[in-house]
Amino acid sequence: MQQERCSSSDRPLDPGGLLSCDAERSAARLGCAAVDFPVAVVLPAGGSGERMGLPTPKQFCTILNRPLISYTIQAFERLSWIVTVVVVVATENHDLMLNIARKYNHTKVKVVHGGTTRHRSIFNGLQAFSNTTDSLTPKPKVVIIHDAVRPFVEEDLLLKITLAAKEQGASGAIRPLVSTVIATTSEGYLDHSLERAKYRASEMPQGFLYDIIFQAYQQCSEFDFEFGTECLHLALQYCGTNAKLIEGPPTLWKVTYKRDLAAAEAIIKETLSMSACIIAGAGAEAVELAKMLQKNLNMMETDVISCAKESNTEYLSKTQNFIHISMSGSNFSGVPEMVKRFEDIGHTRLYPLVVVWVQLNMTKQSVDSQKTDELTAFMGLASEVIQGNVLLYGIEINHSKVIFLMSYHYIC
Ligand SMILES: Nc1ccn([C@@H]2O[C@H](COP(=O)(O)OP(=O)(O)OP(=O)(O)O)[C@@H](O)[C@H]2O)c(=O)n1
Ligand SMILES: O=P(O)(O)OC[C@@H](O)[C@@H](O)[C@@H](O)CO
Repeated sequence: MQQERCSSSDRPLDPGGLLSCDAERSAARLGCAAVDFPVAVVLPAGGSGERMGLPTPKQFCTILNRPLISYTIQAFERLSWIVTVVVVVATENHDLMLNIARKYNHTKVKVVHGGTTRHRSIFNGLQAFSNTTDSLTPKPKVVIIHDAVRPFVEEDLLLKITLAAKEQGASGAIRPLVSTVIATTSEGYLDHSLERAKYRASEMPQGFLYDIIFQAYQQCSEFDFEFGTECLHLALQYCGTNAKLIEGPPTLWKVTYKRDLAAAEAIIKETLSMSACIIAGAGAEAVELAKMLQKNLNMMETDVISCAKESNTEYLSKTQNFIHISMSGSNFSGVPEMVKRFEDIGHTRLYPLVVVWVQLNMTKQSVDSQKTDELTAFMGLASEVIQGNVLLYGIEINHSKVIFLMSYHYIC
């Protein structure tokens, strides 16, 4: 069956590589072709998140039951041209980070211990690559440094930052200033204000030839380590390397305050709800309903695929929402098979999956007792799959009415 999908140009951000859309696919193709040298990542995650004001350091605060840092790691791990992700955490969070890496299958992650400041943590991360015989942390040509609390980073920007770092020695993402920057007197009065148009906010990701940034950190002063906040400055100050600046999207911001966590959750939820995969079972009516549904779900990016196993697997990792349309008489046996395929690709570890099972009943109404048996079986199935983070809903459409089969978690 011809795959049909809506335009993905107006798609919201794609945190952690949730969905692969056309733009992401072209970047992926470009990435694999353009990045023919080893690239690694250092994620400083050793802070305590004081400004967040929560007992848990913000990088470990959860969004949809998943730690914020896991979204950031996923945004890098999903890229085939990134070899290693070194996560720098406080010593007391070492085991927590290892557990997160295991639970969410972050296989490229290596955990090292941070320092008392961000620069010290970053330097510790960089040292994980120097003179190592460890196959997981081979020395990279380019290293990307990215705050672990910036979960929204897209492949095309990472590609630009990486290629610019390879060519120029250093590169960094920037954003226009929202507020004007002013200098104050020691008495707390205005000294002068900066011409906002001439300045930009320095964000992340930043990219460096590994040797350049490593040498810069080796020459750092204690003042730099204690009070510095800008890696690009170190490359310029100590290696004379002037970073190429690349403007990034508005979603590059760093999660710092509670409001940022709420905003991050809203973006992730929006992304999760913006796509669906409609699986049409056998039968002309099922295909017809699938196509009609796709036309009416116009705010989402939808794919209509046939029930053939090979095509489902290809699409299963693309989205979180599935609408399965089957003809009357076919019981729910397809649900466990579908959930098994989710598990096989490690899909349900990351986000709740929604499966709407639509049963087209073109035959006469089945007898009540049969209906009750079907409903009981469905509820049993729903209570089973919810253990694997799959939310199962059932809808039966027969020639006279639509029946919504309650789902397990509706009842609980
Ligand atoms: N000693 C430190 C301090 C910060 N970071 C990391 O650097 C990134 C950006 O720093 P920031 O937003 O300041 O994080 P915190 O220092 O945790 O926040 P706060 O200043 O509010 O305590 C974060 O991922 C943070 O975990 C780090 O690796 N080591
Ligand atoms: O200063 P903080 O530790 O809050 O955050 C670090 C940021 O300053 C840093 O990520 C960017 O400015 C880019 O260097």
